[in-house]
Amino acid sequence: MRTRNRNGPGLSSRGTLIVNGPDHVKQVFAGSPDTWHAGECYEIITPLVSELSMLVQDRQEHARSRKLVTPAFTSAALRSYEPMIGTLAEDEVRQWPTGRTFRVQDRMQRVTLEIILRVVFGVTDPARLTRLHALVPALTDVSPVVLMGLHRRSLRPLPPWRTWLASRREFVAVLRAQIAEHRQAGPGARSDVLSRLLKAEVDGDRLSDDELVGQLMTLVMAGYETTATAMTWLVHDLARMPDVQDRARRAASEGDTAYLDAVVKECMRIHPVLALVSRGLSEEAEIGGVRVAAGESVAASVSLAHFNPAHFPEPDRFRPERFLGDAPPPATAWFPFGGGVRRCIGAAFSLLESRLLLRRILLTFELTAPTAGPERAKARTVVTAPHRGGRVIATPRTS
Ligand code: HEM
Repeated sequence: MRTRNRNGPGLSSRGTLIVNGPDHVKQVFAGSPDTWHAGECYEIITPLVSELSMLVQDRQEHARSRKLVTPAFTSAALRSYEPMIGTLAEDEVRQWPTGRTFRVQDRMQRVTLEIILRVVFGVTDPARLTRLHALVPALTDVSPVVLMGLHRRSLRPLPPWRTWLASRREFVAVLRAQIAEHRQAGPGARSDVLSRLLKAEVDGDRLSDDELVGQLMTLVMAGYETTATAMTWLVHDLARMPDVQDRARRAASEGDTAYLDAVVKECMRIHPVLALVSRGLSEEAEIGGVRVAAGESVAASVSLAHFNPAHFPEPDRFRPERFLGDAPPPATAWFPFGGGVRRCIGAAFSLLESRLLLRRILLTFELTAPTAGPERAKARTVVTAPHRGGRVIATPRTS
């Protein structure tokens, strides 16, 4: 890999230019969606989300999907989901083991999946929930080799692929049944993301059932492990920082949501769960004096930008105060959710569930770490997670 300096671009041997300086990041996020394509960078996960998913689409197809899905993620929509997310957070935290070491990642995976199944898909049937809790991880916990093999027809009759494809067929059938039941219940019968997607209409255009299936698959694949991992890092970090934990607990009991949000954001700065945000170029471009050919890609490095001392003095220190006040870090310095027209559509949803979970955890437990040192970061499917599952000890609060 050829690099220039910490804030300058570098060109990898695979034809991906990695950038992290604010001007270059801005160029990536402001690039025309006609030539700077996010969808083609996710092509490998098409079997997980379907080719009708907004994640893998580009150009007009993406713009259309995005318009039709956005109404389900407005502030008003989020307010309507908040009570249900709050209840699910409470139910989860009540079940945490106490007084012994446990892996936070396992608990967070469970609750973030439960939130998507109930609040996004609107599933209430207990048998369907149980089945989906088995099916979704069976589809997502897949090695890159199996994922790549799914693109080759000749491999599909063989065991790992045949089993995976059978799970996928079942998952799609469950989603179709869920959509049919929602349609039958009629508009206004429920307050969940799927109900809003069914109602969404732009100039007479609506999502078909196939498209609904694709967008629902996308929301679960993009939304559950990412948030679970961000929350795992947060609990892991707080267990090792009693002062920050006490300050955050005070915020939780005083209803100071701004401070809790700042704690979540600061943890996402230090531990971004996705390290790179990529765009594939369909036309040649120049960025920071480097020419990138059509067919190559540019990736904004979240990890590098988040440690730039120009925006984050003493970048290794956990300081939520960076996100309070009148001058929060610019969108070209802090971008765990990407940026521009492709910025994560579930960012506010994720921040809301994180805040509600954090509040409930802090009010219920004192967190301590079983070992002095932090866990190192390790790749876990597409995310970067604590290598031992973020182990902590939760002790019920007495006061
Ligand atoms: C900590 C949690 C999360 C992180 C770190 C995260 C991060 C990201 C990133 C980096 C992108 C690509 C943005 C770009 O290319 O500029 C993205 C896209 C996306 N995310 Fe998230 N995400 C999270 C949670 C969620 C949740 C909860 C949902 C849905 C419920 C969601 C749904 C999506 C979708 C649908 C896209 C594709 C958007 C598009 O292509 O227009 N994400 N996310």
